[in-house]
Amino acid sequence: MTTPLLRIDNLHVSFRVGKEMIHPVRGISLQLERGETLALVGESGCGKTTLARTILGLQAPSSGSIEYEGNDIAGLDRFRLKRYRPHIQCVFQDPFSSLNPRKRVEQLIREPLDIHQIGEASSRLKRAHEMMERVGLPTDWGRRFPHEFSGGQRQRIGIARALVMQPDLLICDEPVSALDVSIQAQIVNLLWELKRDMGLSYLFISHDLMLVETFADRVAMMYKGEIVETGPAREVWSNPQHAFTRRMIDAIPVPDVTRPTPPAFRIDAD
Ligand SMILES: Nc1ncnc2c1ncn2[C@@H]1O[C@H](COP(=O)(O)OP(=O)(O)OP(=O)(O)O)[C@@H](O)[C@H]1O
Repeated sequence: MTTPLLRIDNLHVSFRVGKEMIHPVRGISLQLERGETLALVGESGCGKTTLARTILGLQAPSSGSIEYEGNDIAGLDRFRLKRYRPHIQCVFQDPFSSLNPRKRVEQLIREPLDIHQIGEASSRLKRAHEMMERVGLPTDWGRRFPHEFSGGQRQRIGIARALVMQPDLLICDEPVSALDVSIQAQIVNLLWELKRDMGLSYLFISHDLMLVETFADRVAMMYKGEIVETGPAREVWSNPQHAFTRRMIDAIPVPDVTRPTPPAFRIDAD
């Protein structure tokens, strides 16, 4: 049996808020195989981002394990995490706030290489330009600042920055929910192409079951800090087992094909 790329076992995360303890992640177990796209779907506040932050080492778990290629990385200090961290990168939800507005785009993309002191300055810049090309941005835009780009282009910058470290696992935390619907499709297509060409694995966090249905291999439904249902995306979609999944599917608007075309779009015969 091969070792999964990521294996999470009975993970708990708690925060103290004033005098209260809250428990956003309650005993989550899941695994992600190499080359797989696992969508983590749940409504706002169910603990998706907390789980992502814990995998990335930005949040300490209260208990449980997170194994990356069989090595437990849960709660490692920064020094020991450094060995694994380049392999796991993240694309954030908001391309407007996740990029430092004072840095030029090529600087932003090469920054992870600078931090980890990988290669010479010239080779880092070359790699940043390669990544820009890979995500569909002209390299001569590298001297521009983030505010000179549209939302979709900024998300491409975020993806290039995540890819520059040549990760195996990309955690995409609602990567398209801040974008217009037409741009969402472009970014999802780009992520799909990158996965195909670079052999990436994705943990794709979303509140939108319809978006992930075609993109993900498997779906894990998260509800109030727990995984309530996991399975191949189409199976979960066509035969939901949990009441929460059924509610999410029922909430998806269905186009009413019986409604007449609005007058403004109708072409009259005479
Ligand atoms: N650092 C923190 N301190 C205290 N509470 C937190 C912290 N981070 C998250 N929470 C709380 O934990 C719960 C889960 O939040 P989380 O952001 O993980 O949910 P989410 O499913 O990603 O939601 P969304 O889709 O809205 O981003 C929420 O009640 C949130 O207020």
